[in-house]
Amino acid sequence: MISLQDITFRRGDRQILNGVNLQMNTGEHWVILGRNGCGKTTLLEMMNGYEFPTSGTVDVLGNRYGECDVREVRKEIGYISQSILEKLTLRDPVWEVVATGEYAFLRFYQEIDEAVRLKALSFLEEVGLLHVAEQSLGSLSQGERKKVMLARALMLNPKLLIMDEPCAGLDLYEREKLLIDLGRLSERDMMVVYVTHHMEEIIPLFTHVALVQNGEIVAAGPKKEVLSAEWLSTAYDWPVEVHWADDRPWIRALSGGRT
Ligand SMILES: Nc1ncnc2c1ncn2[C@@H]1O[C@H](COP(=O)(O)OP(=O)(O)OP(=O)(O)O)[C@@H](O)[C@H]1O
Repeated sequence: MISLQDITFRRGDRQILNGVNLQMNTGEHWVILGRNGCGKTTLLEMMNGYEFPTSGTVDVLGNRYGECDVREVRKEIGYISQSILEKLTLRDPVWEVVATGEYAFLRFYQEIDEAVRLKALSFLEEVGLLHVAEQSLGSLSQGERKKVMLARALMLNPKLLIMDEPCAGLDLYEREKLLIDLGRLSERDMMVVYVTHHMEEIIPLFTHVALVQNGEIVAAGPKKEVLSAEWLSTAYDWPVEVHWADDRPWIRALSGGRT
């Protein structure tokens, strides 16, 4: 489904990614973890075809970037990120924001098909937001806006859903509500790739984890193998303990880390 082979990526003098190999297969859902600036978002942008590697190959959904029409591949990819949320228009009604997902537009400048409107409403119902369909996006809470992004991303029934810190800035209640919706994605024929800084967001949906450190993959594989105290302490440069509860990892940072 996604294969990154020998990826390097330079920006000016800086080596952002270095020798990245990552194979994500059908039936797996991945979380990418690592310290600030280690290259997680850059990896997501590569999977979306928004960035191209300096060397190496990127294959997504059977297409090799550089040898295919990336815009066509993107129709099969849902992307949820703060940068996309910021591009949406806050005064637009919520249902219309969701409906734009059908065409991968950011805004409508023409009449919207009734069938598309009904589809948008059904996705809003799925995420429990039908009651705010006519309100403006700007009137919603941060958590509700993230759910609108999810409904919008699902409009095209993507084969791949990429999420960059969707729970950032959410309180515990909003986070858990969003995670419940994300958990339901297991019923869909879709791969999820998810970046976060908070390991308790690794709900049972997720099967695999990749740990990134300074632009390199230090560990990648089934989550129970990768989310060990040893690997996490290495990737975060801080001693930690991992406790599993409700099939989710909970991390305790130990005193005595580097300052
Ligand atoms: N437009 C840019 N120009 C130059 N350097 C950049 C640019 N965008 C990102 N970088 C650098 O690339 C490195 C990787 O950035 P990236 O956003 O992929 O990290 P990240 O792991 O997602 O970080 P965070 O967890 O803080 O979001 C960082 O050191 C960052 O400073």
